[in-house]
Amino acid sequence: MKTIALLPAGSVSDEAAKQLFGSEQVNWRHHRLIADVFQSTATGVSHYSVIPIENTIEGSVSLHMDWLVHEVDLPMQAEWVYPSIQNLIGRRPELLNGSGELDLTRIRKVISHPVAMAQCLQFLRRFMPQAETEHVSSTAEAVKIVKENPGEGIVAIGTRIAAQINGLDLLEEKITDHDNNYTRFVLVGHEPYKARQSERIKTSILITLPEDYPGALHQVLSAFAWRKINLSRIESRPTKKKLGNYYFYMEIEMSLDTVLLPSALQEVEAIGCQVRILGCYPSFSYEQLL
Ligand SMILES: O=C(O)C(=O)Cc1ccccc1
Repeated sequence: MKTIALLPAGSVSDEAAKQLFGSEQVNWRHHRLIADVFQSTATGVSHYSVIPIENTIEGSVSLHMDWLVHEVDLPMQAEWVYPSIQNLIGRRPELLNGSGELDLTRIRKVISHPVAMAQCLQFLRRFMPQAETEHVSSTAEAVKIVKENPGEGIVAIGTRIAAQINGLDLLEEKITDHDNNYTRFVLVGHEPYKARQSERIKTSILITLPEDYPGALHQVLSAFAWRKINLSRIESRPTKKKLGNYYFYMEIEMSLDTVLLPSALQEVEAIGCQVRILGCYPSFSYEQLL
């Protein structure tokens, strides 16, 4: 049986992971911190870690991308998309006005994971502008903190399941500012993921450009362009070695064993770029996993 490391029960990651693994029997290892989720597989305790890497509203989850690149060497083995629905969670009786109605202006503080909070900023500004906000390590952790601190005017943004697990009330449901709010998750680990097949195969790479080569990025892109290789994402992040030095994270809509791709990567290396393969993996849409 596979062991899967992920954020706590009731987190969005937990819901998303259950979507990917379906009825397969697996052993879940929940961790409060994403660092420990990564380390669990990096140290061989778990077979895979479940990592949220990109959100429709917030964009790249930089902290997690940086862990993938700088802290561990764990190949990406699958990616899938999950629609996160966020809810306002607390104790209803604490927030009632004299007429017995829910009064959101009584809320002193809202806590959640930064990605979940970013999805609800307009809602918060409109209905509880007085409340301060605080980021914690997961939505599930936020809901747990609310449970442990009654009478403090604290509410959390999190999943329905987290409200249930902690015996708290759903004060408002579906408070995300935009529809079509999806998060992309990756499964990282040393073993290929074979439980499901997808026709869509992607390859993720990191490219570091040579320092004194004008037009290097243009040349890199043209190595893909003239072969008609589709890049579905390109993002620059600091190398953390020197101010102004960046690497490029790219997602390619092609399997690494398609003849064209290795030759494109050789061309890129010939310019003097460093290329690191982060993984070649099946990509699943939400509908595919239903
Ligand atoms: O905090 C969680 O529940 C997570 O799994 C991280 C997260 C938060 C919001 C959207 C997607 C993932």
